[in-house]
Parts: sequence; C-alpha cells; structure tokens
Amino acid sequence: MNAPVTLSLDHVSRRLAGRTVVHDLNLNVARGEVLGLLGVNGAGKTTTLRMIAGVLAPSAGAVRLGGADLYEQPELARRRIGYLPETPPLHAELTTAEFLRFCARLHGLARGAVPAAIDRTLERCALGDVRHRPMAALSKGFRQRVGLAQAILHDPELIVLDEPASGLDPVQALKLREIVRGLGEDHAVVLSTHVLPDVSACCDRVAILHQGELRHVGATHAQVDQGAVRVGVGKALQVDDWLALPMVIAAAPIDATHWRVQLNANATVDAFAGAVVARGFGLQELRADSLALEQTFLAIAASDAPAQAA
Ligand SMILES: Nc1ncnc2c1ncn2[C@@H]1O[C@H](COP(=O)(O)OP(=O)(O)OP(=O)(O)O)[C@@H](O)[C@H]1O
Repeated sequence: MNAPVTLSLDHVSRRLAGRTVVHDLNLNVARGEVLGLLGVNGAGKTTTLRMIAGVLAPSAGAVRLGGADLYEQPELARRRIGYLPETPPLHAELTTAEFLRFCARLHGLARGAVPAAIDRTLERCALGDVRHRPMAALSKGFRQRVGLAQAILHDPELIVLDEPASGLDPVQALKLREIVRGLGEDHAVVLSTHVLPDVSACCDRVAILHQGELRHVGATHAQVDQGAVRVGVGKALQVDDWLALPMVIAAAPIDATHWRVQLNANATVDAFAGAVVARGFGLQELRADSLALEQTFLAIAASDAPAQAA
C-alpha cells in the first residue's frame, strides 16, 4: 500500500476497571483501504474503535490521524473522523433528513454546505427513498444505513464502524458491505466484526484481536495469494476437469456446484478465472477461500498464550 498513512496506532493500551483490556497495539491504516478488526466477544474491538474514533483516550501510547495526536488535538475527531458506534445514535422522532441536518451541525459543517452534503450522503447510502420518513418507521437495515450516513456526512478521512452489519438480514448486510466497499476506495475505513464473511467481502486487510492483543495482521487477498479459492460453477464437474487447468494443483467439492481449488504458487486469479471461463464451466462465483482465515481465527480464538503480531 503506497497511499499515505491516515491512521496510526503507536503502542496503544487501555485499562478499564483496573484491567488492561487493550494491550500495546501497533497498526497503520491508509486511505483507500478497509481494515477489518476481527475478534470474539470481549476481545477489545469496541474499546479499540472508541480510541481510534477519538471518544476514549488511550491509557498509554498514541492514536494519530495524519500524524497528529488525537489526544492532543481532540477537535480533529469531530471534523475528520466519522464514527458509527455499535448502537447508532438515532432520534426516532426525526426524519432521516432532519436527523442528518442535526448531525451536520454537530460535525461543524458550514450552513451553506449542508444541503449538498445531505444529498450526497443520502445517495451514497441509498437512502433517497426514506429521506422524509421518521426514523421510528425505518427497518433495521435502513436505520443502520442512516447511522452510517451520519458518520460520513462531513466527508471524513477516516471512517470507523463498529459491527455495522450486525443483526441485518442477508440482503441488507450485502447492501451495507457494498457501501462500505465503495467508501474504502477514497477513505481509510476501520470496521469491527466477528463475522468472517464481512471480512472476506469488504476488507483489504484483517487484524485479529484476542484478549486485547493483536495476534495477526494480514491482507485478506493473501488467502488467494496462498492459492486457495472458492469457486461456484454452473455445471457438475469432476476433479479431473479442474486438474486439466494448468494452474490447478488440487480441487475438492464443497457441494454440487461449489469447489475449493488450490492454485499453484505462480498462478494469478485473473488467469484462473480466464481458464474457467474458456473451459465453459459457467463461472458464477470466485473468491478467496475463507478457510485459511477461518482456521487462523479459530486457532487464535482457542489459544490463551499471547503471540506475536505478524
Ligand atoms: N466500561 C468498562 N468497564 C470495565 N470493563 C469494560 C468496560 N467496557 C468493556 N470492558 C471489558 O473490556 C473487554 C473488552 O471489551 P470490548 O467491548 O472492547 O470487546 P469487544 O471485542 O468489542 O466485544 P463485543 O464483540 O462483545 O462487543 C471486555 O472484557 C469487557 O468486559
């Protein structure tokens, strides 16, 4: 990643009620990148995100935005960070547009800039249809998107999202992931989750927290680089059909139309996709096999001994 670092955590720790719940985190996130913070319940995700969002000070270490210490310059958080907490701070009696107008003032947006900012945000979060609807009448999926809208209204450099897809139905979760993916193209985004598909679907990198410590940091596409892909095809195939492709070294069926395929070390995903299409397999789905990530996550979640962050 060559983009300049937007967020950096430098030996960040936090104690709560006499106990260290986040310990010595070192992490950078750049513009154009979505980082997924993955961890089981109680791993320290929310505490970490609150420090990143500038609403909780570290007990030790520094959180920096564009090189400036958030603790020393707290107004940076209001202007340059967008934060969606686990429970979105909505006002049921306001309409979506009224609520966003209120948030625009909180973010310190100039009065003249507010209408355009609201229009842009409603479009980005696909909320145009519920613009004049009271939030009390919105489904959870829409409410969560309004929560996201208040976080991005002032076009912050850094967007911090605490379990944004939690509790959403699959359609709404997909919609939200698409929006987050899009935001990641021109912002730095950090989201927490304990849902592995969230990470595979919209994160460039994953950081796994366990017992307050960073146990693993890696690119999500590293799973592909390691050669494990999950493929959905439109017809019934045999193992030999896959082995006939020059870049495939192993294949195992998941079900009638899905396969876990191991590519050789030099294979590119592009070349593999091209070969699948050329053979007329009816390519319907191709993604990093989350098994490797799942195994890493489960191994970390099951371990108690601290390990070195990668
Ligand atoms: N205000 C608090 N006072 C004391 N302990 C706290 C406080 N908030 C959180 N903790 C403890 O800190 C640890 C980390 O909590 P945190 O909420 O950051 O984890 P999490 O990974 O976000 O969990 P979840 O997925 O359940 O939201 C937990 O053991 C929790 O009990």
